Amino acid sequence: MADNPQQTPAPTKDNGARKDFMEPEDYFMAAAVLSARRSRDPSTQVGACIVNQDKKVVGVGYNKMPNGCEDHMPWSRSKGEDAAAAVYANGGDLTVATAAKVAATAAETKLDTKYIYVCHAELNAILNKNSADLKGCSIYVTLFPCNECAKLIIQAGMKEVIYLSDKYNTSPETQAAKLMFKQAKIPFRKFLPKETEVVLQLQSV
Ligand SMILES: Nc1nc(=O)n([C@H]2C[C@H](O)[C@@H](COP(=O)(O)O)O2)cc1CO
Repeated sequence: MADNPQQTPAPTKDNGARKDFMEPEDYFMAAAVLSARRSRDPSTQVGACIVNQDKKVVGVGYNKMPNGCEDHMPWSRSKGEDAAAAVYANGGDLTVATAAKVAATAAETKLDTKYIYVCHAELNAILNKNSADLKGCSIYVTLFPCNECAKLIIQAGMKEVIYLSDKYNTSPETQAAKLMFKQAKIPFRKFLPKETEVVLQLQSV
């Protein structure tokens, strides 16, 4: 019988290829998670991996201090909180209320905290890109982007955001980011991995 191009092709017979390979999306998020491991942030390590429409990785990044500033900038979340915690840890005689006041006052000293200096993972992934532009790319992030990174993602022409954690979902930064993504028609979705754990053996393969 002559070949009929309309006919549904018969299932390809098993060619012996490995079945337990990593799914592309698991790989992209794993690349973001691995990249996050490089961060020196003592509380939250964040990673980002940008993938183009051909499913090629074109940029990765993690949260870090600007080049040349690594050894000089504070990683504190709030100098006041840290100071107050230290007072308590050392059996200091400040009351909770006084300590909280100390914390609040010192927290205003933004120059003593990491937030004003740190470059977010998304910013670094964008700046690390090895392609001419990022139009139509997807960004895999371990933590939902803030408003500033959302602006970069939108302006770079990326087409979707895939995230692992949304732990700061009530913050104005995250809410503003979501508002902008919606307006710009950039969908965002929580990542559901096929593999929940990836073990890397670095001594032998
Ligand atoms: N999307 C993000 N990408 C990031 O790289 N970051 C960075 C900034 C800080 O270094 C850290 C958050 O610190 P903390 O508030 O959880 O102690 O993660 C934070 C966010 C959240 O908006």
